[in-house]
Amino acid sequence: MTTETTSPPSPRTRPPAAHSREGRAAGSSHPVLEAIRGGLIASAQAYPGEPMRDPRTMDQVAQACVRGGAVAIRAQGLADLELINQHVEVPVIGLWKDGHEGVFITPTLRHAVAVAATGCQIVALDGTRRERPDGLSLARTIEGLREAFPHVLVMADCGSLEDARCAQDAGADLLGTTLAGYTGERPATRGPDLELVDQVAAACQRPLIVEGRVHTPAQAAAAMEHGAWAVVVGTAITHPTTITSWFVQAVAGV
Ligand SMILES: CC(=O)N[C@H](C=O)[C@@H](O)[C@H](O)[C@H](O)COP(=O)(O)O
Repeated sequence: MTTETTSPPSPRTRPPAAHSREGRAAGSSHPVLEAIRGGLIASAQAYPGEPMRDPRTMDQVAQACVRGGAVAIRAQGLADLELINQHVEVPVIGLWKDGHEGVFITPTLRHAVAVAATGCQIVALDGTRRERPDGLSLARTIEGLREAFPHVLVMADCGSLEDARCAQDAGADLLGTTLAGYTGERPATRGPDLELVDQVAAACQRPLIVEGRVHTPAQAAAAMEHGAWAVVVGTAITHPTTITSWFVQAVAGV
């Protein structure tokens, strides 16, 4: 029998920030990796021109997600990250989207350093094999970020198995399926790209974050069964415009 409770789950303790003096441990023993293992990460992002595109709003959304049990928050933009890092006790995966085509997720070393400076424990960046706007390789970008912030972890947002392999070789700490279906190498599957999840889980040795089109709890559970270290859900938790449209279409279809 299940009992309902009105008290929210208690947030997990926030591990050391990227720029803290606490050391960067190897592999899965890293406290940040352990903190997110087996958990749900909520991505709180609003897009340019949208009503919720306000750092205070995204900060509130992030805090609400932590109350619901999110083990980490993924968020974008320096202003949002500054606020969220002040107010949540879980790790923050930070990124800076610049543009919306090609390489736009934390596209350069400059962007990555700025994201880390907001206090994020994990910096997410484009982890594809495409040329980066500053001409640096992914390996050099990760190296440069670590020169500035030795303890930051790097999540490589990948679009294919070959991206994931190369990102691992380049030094990424976590591999994400974030860009599967967005780079032309993989089809945009209806739910998460579980075939890619299987491939990366079998071929790579870094924690695999399943992200992208996880729209239902069942899909999140499937991602875990296929080998995810953690699952990121964005739209289905934090984007009311899209969620509303799903219901509108369902009602209209009756
Ligand atoms: C491709 C791209 O730009 N993805 C972005 C990455 O940060 C976000 O727009 C997504 O919302 C996020 O990946 C979560 O995915 P979903 O919203 O599908 O749960």
